[in-house]
Amino acid sequence: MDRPTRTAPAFGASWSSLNPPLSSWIMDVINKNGFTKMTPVQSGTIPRAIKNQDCVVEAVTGSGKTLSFVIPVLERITKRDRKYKKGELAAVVIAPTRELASQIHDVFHQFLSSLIPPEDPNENQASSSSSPPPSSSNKKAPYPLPILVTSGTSNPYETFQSLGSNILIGTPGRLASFLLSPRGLSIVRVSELDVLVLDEADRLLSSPDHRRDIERIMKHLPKQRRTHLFSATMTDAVEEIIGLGLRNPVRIVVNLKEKKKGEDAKERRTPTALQNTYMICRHAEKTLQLVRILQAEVQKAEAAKFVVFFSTCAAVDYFYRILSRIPDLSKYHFTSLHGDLPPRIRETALANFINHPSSHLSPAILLCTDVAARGVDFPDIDVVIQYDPPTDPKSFSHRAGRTARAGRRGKAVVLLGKGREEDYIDFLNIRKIPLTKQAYLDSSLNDSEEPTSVDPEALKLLRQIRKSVLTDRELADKGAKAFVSSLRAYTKHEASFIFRLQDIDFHALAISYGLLRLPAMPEIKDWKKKREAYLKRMREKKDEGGQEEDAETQVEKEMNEKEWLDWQDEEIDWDKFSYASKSREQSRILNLNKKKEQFLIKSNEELIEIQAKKKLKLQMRESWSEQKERKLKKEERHDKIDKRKQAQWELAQNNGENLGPIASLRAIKKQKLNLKNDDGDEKDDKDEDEDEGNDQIEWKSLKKEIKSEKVEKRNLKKIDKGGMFDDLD
Ligand SMILES: Nc1ncnc2c1ncn2[C@@H]1O[C@H](COP(=O)(O)OP(=O)(O)OP(=O)(O)O)[C@@H](O)[C@H]1O
Repeated sequence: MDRPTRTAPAFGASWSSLNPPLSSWIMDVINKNGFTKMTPVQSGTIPRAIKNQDCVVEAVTGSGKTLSFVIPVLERITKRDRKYKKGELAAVVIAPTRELASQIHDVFHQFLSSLIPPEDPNENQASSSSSPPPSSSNKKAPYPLPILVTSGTSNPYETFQSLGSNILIGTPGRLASFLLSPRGLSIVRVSELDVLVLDEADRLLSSPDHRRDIERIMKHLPKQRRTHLFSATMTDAVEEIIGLGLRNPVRIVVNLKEKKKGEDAKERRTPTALQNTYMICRHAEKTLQLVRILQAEVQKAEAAKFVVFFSTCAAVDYFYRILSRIPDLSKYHFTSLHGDLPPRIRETALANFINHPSSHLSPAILLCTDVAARGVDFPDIDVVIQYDPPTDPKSFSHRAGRTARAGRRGKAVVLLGKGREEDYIDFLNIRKIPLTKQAYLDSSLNDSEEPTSVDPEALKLLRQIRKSVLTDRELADKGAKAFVSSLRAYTKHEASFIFRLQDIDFHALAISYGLLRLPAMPEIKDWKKKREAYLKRMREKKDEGGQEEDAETQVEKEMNEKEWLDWQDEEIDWDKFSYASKSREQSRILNLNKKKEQFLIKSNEELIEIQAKKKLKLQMRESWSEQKERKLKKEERHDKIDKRKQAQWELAQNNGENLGPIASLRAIKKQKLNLKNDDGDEKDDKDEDEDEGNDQIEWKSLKKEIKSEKVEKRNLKKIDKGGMFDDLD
């Protein structure tokens, strides 16, 4: 692969073909960026969104969707007859992550700041904010800059007031609190709002928390507005769109067709400039292959920038520390990005990675979770590697789409475990995401056949990683946490018939993680027992004699297929294995001594009792599968109760009776609705239809509302436990 260049992107019409033409100050910024033509999604969306049409837009990653809504928003609000006053909201843009929101904010900022005249101490800027936006020939009056509201935004109300912003960009939770808190309600005027944009709409709507926040925001905003939804994977969310307050939306789908010699043209959901590949290897060889891909791409294709996706924050954190210590990767510059990092650090990490002057002599690698999967416009990414396939298959094309943007070429590789995981290739193909094979890389970084038994270099790498881990006990803790969290994520795969925990060889995976010992998990214990039983059966079969040789080969074959490797815990004295951090080590020693003292002063009977209690506790620990079964049964029970309650409620409705909190909540809602209508809130035919539909689904939404409040309360309690999974907001 050559270094990506801007090759033959599928560009649409020229900007000057737009009728009415864009404002000259907007064209100035477009020209400054060197965007000579519109992309197809831009030529399809901009003219419609500027007029009075709601748009639902689906186009592949990196096709220029951001400008497809930024330009219409700016055109509409700056060309309006009555100019927006300071602090009067004109447009709200919602995005699922703070990284994406911040990027959209930067684009708006770039346009609007182009209007700010150079510093002139004699000018009175305060009086100019409500003046009409200037043309490029008269850049005297700046139009208020947009404001970003996400986690980590400090003093948003003060910034909002001082800037006098008309455009608000943020993540759903923060925007909802910003707009709906008593202070927000008194400061931010929304009655004149013109446009609402949901970027990565399918992601926003598939998360119950985000959806709830968005619905709250939508209810607060005036109905007479334009609403636009954007995503690269919109089809999956079509049903979600219904009832969201869009008015006769126009659906804009930018299709890509790929035609191979002798075949009919096929539709695909990923950019044509993307070389989308998979690599099959054993779980024990995953890290080895990751290291080799990083080396091979630099060596063969002079690749300089990589993004590597893992399924959990803990895995990113661990591999960030481990990979940077592997001698073969000493010239690589690593950055980590995940939702457990504080907002400021996330911001700096992203900026550092983007601005890193990478070359094939000093390549830059971003290790991240799905926090960077959607929308983030990394410039010049050569290769995307998915160490773990995403738990949500919709994320796959978004992750791969961090490369091959705006017509540049790029490559993506997903690592798939030998065996059942290979079914993922067909699974994606059906979803119009075709993958081609990337061969296994041998020790000389050449393409080769997959080895018939585990690559011996995997064990060499295990020893190398262990050597690093032995320098600091904290690395061993992080490794165990990463391993456990990744296994838990594995059980959360939506394609659960492909990604099954029972197919994983824990020893093999532990080799890839460079663990010193296997963590104490009920799942691993069960697995070990089953493994022992299986081995025993195989040995017995072998001992039954007759065709001893055949039986032996059979055992070996099966062992090989199952990747059952000899695993040995690292032989170390765990009491003496220390933390590099002095304070941590001190407290560990303190705790250790305390435990030893307690142990010494206890009588024999007491010790026996303690051990018995411990044993009982261990026996009571459930595996995830048992927990899952219990949860399913509970859900079934709740469903039954719900159905009964719904039937009672419907009966009471018919009889005009009152029925507890749900019925009262419904009455309050109805009352609010009537009050609004009495205020002269005009409703068109479509709204009437929606109300009728809403009546039917009201039972469900009331129930959901009550449930989500309960869940929220429960989550608040859980928050301080520090989740291993990503907090995307
Ligand atoms: N008309 C254009 N000509 C050339 N480059 C463009 C044009 N419009 C946008 N770009 C560039 O293309 C890149 C991708 O744009 P953008 O981030 O809007 O893609 P997207 O479709 O939103 O992708 P994703 O689905 O991943 O969010 C950006 O770097 C942007 O500056």
